[in-house]
Amino acid sequence: MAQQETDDYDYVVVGGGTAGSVVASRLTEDPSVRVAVIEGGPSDVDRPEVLTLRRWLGLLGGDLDYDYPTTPQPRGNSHIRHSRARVLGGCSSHNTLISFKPLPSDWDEWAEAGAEGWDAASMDPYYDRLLNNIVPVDEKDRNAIARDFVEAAQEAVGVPRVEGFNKEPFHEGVGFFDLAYHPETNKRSSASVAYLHPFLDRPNLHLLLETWALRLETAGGRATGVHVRAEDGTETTVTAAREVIVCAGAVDTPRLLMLSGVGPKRDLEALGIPVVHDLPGVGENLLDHPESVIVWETHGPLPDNSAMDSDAGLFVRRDPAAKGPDLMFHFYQTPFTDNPERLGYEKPRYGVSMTPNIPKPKSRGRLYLTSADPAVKPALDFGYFTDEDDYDGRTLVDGIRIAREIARTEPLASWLKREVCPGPELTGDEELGEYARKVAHTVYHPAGTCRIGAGDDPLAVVGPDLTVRGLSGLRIADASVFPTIPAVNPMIGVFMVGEKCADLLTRTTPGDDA
Ligand SMILES: Cc1cc2nc3c(=O)[nH]c(=O)nc-3n(C[C@H](O)[C@H](O)[C@H](O)COP(=O)(O)OP(=O)(O)OC[C@H]3O[C@@H](n4cnc5c(N)ncnc54)[C@H](O)[C@@H]3O)c2cc1C
Repeated sequence: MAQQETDDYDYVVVGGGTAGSVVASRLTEDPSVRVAVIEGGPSDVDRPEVLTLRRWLGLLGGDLDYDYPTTPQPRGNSHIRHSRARVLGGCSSHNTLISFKPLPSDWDEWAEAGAEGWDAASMDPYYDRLLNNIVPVDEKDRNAIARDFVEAAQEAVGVPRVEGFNKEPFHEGVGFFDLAYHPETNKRSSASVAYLHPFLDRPNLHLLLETWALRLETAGGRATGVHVRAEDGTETTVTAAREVIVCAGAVDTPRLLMLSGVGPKRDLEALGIPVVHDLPGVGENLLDHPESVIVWETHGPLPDNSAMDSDAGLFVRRDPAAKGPDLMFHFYQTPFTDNPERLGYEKPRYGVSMTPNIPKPKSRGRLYLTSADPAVKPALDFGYFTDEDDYDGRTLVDGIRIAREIARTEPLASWLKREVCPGPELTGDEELGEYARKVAHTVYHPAGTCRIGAGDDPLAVVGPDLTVRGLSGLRIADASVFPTIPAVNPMIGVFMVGEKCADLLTRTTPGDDA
């Protein structure tokens, strides 16, 4: 296999995904700074199946999806597959682009966890910098049944109607989401569309597509580059004169670190991976937002207009002492029975779903390697529903009950013919809990596996400046650095991590006295 050294770059960004696109775009604003982006997937330019938001579901499980399984989940659903996009823009190129600025309580929780400088007041300006077109679901995309869900939820739960969830912090409310899209064409305003497409002609921005980072190169405790394999099998070392920034996401960032010998010493030794730096927190603190599902058959077909078939949602605060919402729902204009079907439920021809979701789950998991072979997928043990007092499971049961109240309320009630799953005969806490956990799915929010923390936190992987502890020339910027998961959908938080990382890098650029 051919081996060669490439030109020197100032920065090498691993992963042209959500955060990586932001970092690369911002760094190359300075024409004297040379940046290489190592991206495992192809370009999304001129690919309507990627760029059209409403086609998102068609991408899951296909050739642009790394498709990670989970380990068996004794108290949950062992069949969950975690989609991770293999394309420029990363998961922002195949997700639903629901856009929530994390709530002030989410950022303040980070600061309390040791992420100094990541409190709400410090993070706010990064939201204002975002280049994405973030707009409420357009009037023409507001389906009649989703409108009636919003009205019924207001009435049944007594929460306010919200128009523009990002206008001000909220504890509860129902309404249409803000999305990062262009309503006139349904085109994504993904990380690649907003941060890379307008700048592809920058001579200092070098995208290495269909190129896989096999390991980080280090010398004397400093990251010097990235060893990569191109589509044709050629192996190369891409060197970084200043820094390597790993933006491979919450699954592939800890995976790459561990394959490079950076991680829990004992685990690495057991797999025969030479230890470069013992960092026990790599892969720990695996977080997600699990949700369950309740499905109704409708009397007939629904109107077809929509932005992406899950355009509205509800936030509830059951515990008045909670700092933010403690129960969330997506409303799907489709019968989402993939998981219930495994338990014997049928899929109605026409239907809708409500999906109770846990904004602040208490269960924690762990990601680890089972082999030193970089081709072997890592093990993802989310530990779903393993928290001691079953807070997570109980939250879903509360959610099913609230969803039923909404379904009984007009103007939604008259659309619905019958509850298909779990079915009206299931009413007890225990049986609802069992159902809710067994059909639980993910909304694909893995995070936390290389968390930010203070210097005395033994499981912190990066410090508040995103540098990897104990090594120099190496930072991480993606969903893996989240110390805790925001109560809302996390993508905008990831964009803001990218913006803050770029800011930290440019502020420390030699010769820049900002
Ligand atoms: C189906 C789906 C729907 C979602 N919906 C929403 C939503 O509506 N709203 C919301 O807030 N969040 C949503 N999310 C979550 C959100 O998209 C993610 O949290 C976020 O995009 C993660 O960004 P990231 O930068 O951490 O990783 P990614 O965007 O996944 O970027 C990682 C990039 O690194 C590349 N890569 C990985 N390993 C390597 C390697 N070794 N070598 C080279 N390249 C590599 C990948 O190809 C990818 O491009 C959804 C996620 C999915 C999958």
